Amino acid sequence: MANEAFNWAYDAREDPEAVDKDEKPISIWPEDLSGFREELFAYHTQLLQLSRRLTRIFALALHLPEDYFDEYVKRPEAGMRILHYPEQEHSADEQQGIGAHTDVECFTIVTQDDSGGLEVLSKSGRWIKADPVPGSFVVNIADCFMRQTNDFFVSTVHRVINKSGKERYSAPFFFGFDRKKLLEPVPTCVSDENPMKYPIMTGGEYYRWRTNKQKGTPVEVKATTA
Ligand SMILES: O=C(O)CCC(=O)C(=O)O
Ligand SMILES: [Fe+2]
Repeated sequence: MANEAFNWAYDAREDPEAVDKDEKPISIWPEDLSGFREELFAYHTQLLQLSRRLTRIFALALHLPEDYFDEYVKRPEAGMRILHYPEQEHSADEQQGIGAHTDVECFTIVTQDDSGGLEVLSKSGRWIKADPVPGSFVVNIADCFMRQTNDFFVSTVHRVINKSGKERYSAPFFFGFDRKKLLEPVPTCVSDENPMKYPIMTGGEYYRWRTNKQKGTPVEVKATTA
C-alpha cells in the first residue's frame, strides 16, 4: 500500500464567512471518533482564512486590485486530506507514495511531518526535494489557477516518495474558487499578443472533466463562451 487517506470537503457551518450557512454538508464523518471532526475543522478553518488572504497577495502579484478574487472565494472549494504513508521497503521501481501529478484547484497548502519525501519538478525537469521546514508550508499552484492566469502561474508537478524508513503523515489543503464561476483569464494575463490558451468553462465543468479524465471516461465538455 502506497498510502491511505481520509478526505473531507468545505462545510459552510465551519466557515466564519459563509454566505449560505444552511448549505448542506456533503462529507461523511465517523461517528465513533470523539473530537475528530472538531479538531480537523479547527485547523481547516484556519487554512481557509489563510487561503482567502493569500488570494489577495496573489491578486497584487498579478497587478490586480487586492480584492479582485474576493467574489471567487465567498463560496470557495476547500477540500482537505489527511494522509498516512506507511513505512516502506522500497526498491528502485516500486517506491512511489503518490506518483507525479498536478492538483486540480487553485493552490494547495501542504502540511507535512519531518519525514521528507515530497518532491517538486523544476522548470529544467529535475526533481527537487521540498524538505519540511519547521513552521512553514509548501504551497503548490494548481491547474485552475494556471488556466486563469493563462500559464503565468504554472502548476507544480509533484510526487511523494517515502524513503524515510518510517511512517509519514501529511495534510494537503486544496483551495479553489467558487465552482459556479467561470475560469476566465485575469485581465493582466491576456493580450492581443498573448491570447487565452484555454477554452473558458466554469470551475465545476472543469472539475468534472478532470475527474472523469482521471477515471478514464472520455467526456465532452462544451466550452462556455464569455
Ligand atoms: O503528501 C504530500 O505531501 C502531498 C500529497 C499530494 O500531493 C496530494 O494528495 O495531492
Ligand atoms: Fe498533490
